[in-house]
Amino acid sequence: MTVNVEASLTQHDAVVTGLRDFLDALASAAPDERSSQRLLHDLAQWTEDLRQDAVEESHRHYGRSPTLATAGQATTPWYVVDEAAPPERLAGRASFSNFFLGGRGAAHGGTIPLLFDELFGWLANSEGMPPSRTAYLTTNYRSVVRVGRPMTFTAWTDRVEGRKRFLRAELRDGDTVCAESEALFVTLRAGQP
Ligand SMILES: CCCCC/C=C\C/C=C\C/C=C\C/C=C\CCCC(=O)SCCNC(=O)CCNC(=O)[C@H](O)C(C)(C)COP(=O)(O)OP(=O)(O)OC[C@H]1O[C@@H](n2cnc3c(N)ncnc32)[C@H](O)[C@@H]1OP(=O)(O)O
Repeated sequence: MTVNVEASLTQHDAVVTGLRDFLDALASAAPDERSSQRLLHDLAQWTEDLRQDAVEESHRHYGRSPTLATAGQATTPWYVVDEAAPPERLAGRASFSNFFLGGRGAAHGGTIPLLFDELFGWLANSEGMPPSRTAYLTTNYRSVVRVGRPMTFTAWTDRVEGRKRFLRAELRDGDTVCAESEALFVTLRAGQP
């Protein structure tokens, strides 16, 4: 089995990359009874081990990697930022693997706003900015997002009105706009979770 691990990754980053590859392999396969049993056994053992290592939020590694695409979230569609000018604009590449399949070769509709929320999160919470949260996020599905296709995205700040930051994004397959999104992020007040 080849696991797509880059030399520069920490052990934890490598685990998350391995998990992403695992989920994709699982979603792409039809394991027989014996393989499923073996998998269940191994998973149960690891689940038990990891439960013993549970720590509170601020001490966790998962989803907090500064070096990995998607900040180390294995269940966010893969993306990488090629042009970063936060809080104004981000552009980059994305791809929806088989794990994100809805049906008939198309990515599950819920996974597309997940990608947009992630991109907006980076734009609205870039270094030096006060933390903000999504108040709303709308997605227009213009054309099917095919799993396995190399996609590109652009996300940008449309306007800022006090605590309100209006953001927009596009996801493209070549010249075709597959999805567009518009969101409002609101800066948190002191004491808001
Ligand atoms: C996650 C961020 C935490 C901080 C992270 C910090 C650093 C991290 C660094 C990098 C992170 C990188 C990536 C992160 C990846 C993803 C992040 C995704 C972010 C999320 O995925 S986060 C989860 C989903 N999100 C929620 O869980 C929000 C639940 N919700 C609330 O927490 C409140 O609802 C809140 C705070 C939104 C507002 O509440 P509030 O009481 O502070 O403010 P208020 O209601 O007064 O609204 C003020 C003005 O916004 C207008 N307004 C409000 N809501 C509106 C709506 N829906 N439509 C139209 N207008 C709206 C009002 O009309 C008013 O407008 P006006 O001033 O003009 O009257």
